[in-house]
Amino acid sequence: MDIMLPEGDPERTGEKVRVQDPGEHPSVTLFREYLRLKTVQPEPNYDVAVRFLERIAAELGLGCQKVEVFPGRVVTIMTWQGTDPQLRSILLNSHTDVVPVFEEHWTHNPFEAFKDSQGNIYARGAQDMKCVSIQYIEAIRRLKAEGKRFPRTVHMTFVPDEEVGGCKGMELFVKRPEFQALNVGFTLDEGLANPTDAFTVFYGEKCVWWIKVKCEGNPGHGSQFIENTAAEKLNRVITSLLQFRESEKQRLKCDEHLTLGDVTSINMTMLSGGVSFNVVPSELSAAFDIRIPPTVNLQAFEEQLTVWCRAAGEGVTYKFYQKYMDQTVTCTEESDPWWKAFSGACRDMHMTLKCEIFPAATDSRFIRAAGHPALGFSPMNHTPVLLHDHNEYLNEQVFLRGIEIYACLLTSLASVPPLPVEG
Ligand SMILES: CSCC[C@H](NC(C)=O)C(=O)O
Ligand SMILES: [Zn+2]
Ligand SMILES: [Zn+2]
Repeated sequence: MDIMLPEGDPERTGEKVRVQDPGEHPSVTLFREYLRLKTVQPEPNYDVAVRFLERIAAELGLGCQKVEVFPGRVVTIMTWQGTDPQLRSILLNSHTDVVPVFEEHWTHNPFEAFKDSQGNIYARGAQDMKCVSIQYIEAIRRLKAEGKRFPRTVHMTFVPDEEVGGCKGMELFVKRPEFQALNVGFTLDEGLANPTDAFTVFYGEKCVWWIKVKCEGNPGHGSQFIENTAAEKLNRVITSLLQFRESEKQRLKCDEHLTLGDVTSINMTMLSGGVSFNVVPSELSAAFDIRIPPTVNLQAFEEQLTVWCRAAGEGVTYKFYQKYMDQTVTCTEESDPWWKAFSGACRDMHMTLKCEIFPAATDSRFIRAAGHPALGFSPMNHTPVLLHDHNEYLNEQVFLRGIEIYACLLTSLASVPPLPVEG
């Protein structure tokens, strides 16, 4: 249902304003409202998201704090105080930005949050990860309405710029005193959908390495057999890296116990150099996106890279554009109180969990590197993985079940008895 407000109306935001569809669950309506906010990279409208979140905090009677970690980059924190606020808190993190769209490939406007007859809600951010933000909020709304209180404080952080690497978002926030003051014990952040009945839980992430290999060689006329050209060297480098890529691909294919998170992936993503068809260039470069599992020895892997480059000839060097080195993983053993609380609640709900390493990079890496356990979990089973894809959608029933799941998880996590370190 759309109502166009007249020009000059104080409520007018320049966009259509929706009112509640009488048959729709209010949590779904709120989700769709959030999906319509254009927090899309590369120019996200963060102001509108912060105002939306402030409104919700006021509605729920939650403390709300804003931390500008970089000009124009605000982290919004909502806090539900526990009955024993000295205890370490539960942090529910989500990012507010979404990735760009190729609108011509979408069957519905990606910022309309169109719902079809089966209840599938189409929008950029439906899976990644505006669903999770609203599920956290709605779980807390429900628990509060039931009069629940828990010993541990629960914080929700809504951070900018995850989709562009988090360097003006979570990476800065974890270094701030306001983050220290949250006294984090355990964190939940984003995961991925799972098309089966199971839910995937990510207890660690692969390290991102972005390298550019530069090959220098002899220049000359394009009609000659010049010795030691940049192209011959680059060809050797590419062959070495892509052969390794193939062996890792086969290793993954041949072992059903392995997932993408367990093997090293390499992709050549950019090629550059050259000036003219008939000039043999003195320099050519190739860029590689490499993702390395936490079980791989990073020093040994870098040594292998240098061997490949040295073997390609003189004047072959590489430069890092991303070199993530922290390989911290979160404990998933029954002896761990946080895992016990998380997995125990899932067991009570008869959920099947699949524990994996996240194949890409999320803000969880900054939280783990800061010394706090974090699980990547988006409660979306029976759902194809559509993050960053065209026609990203989430079914409203799956979304609503996710709220129940978070309500149960929070009840368990925020009631974890004091740990030995908490006295
Ligand atoms: C190094 S920052 C890049 C972050 C991005 N995250 C996702 C989830 O796509 C990635 O893994 O490429
Ligand atoms: Zn995300
Ligand atoms: Zn994303």
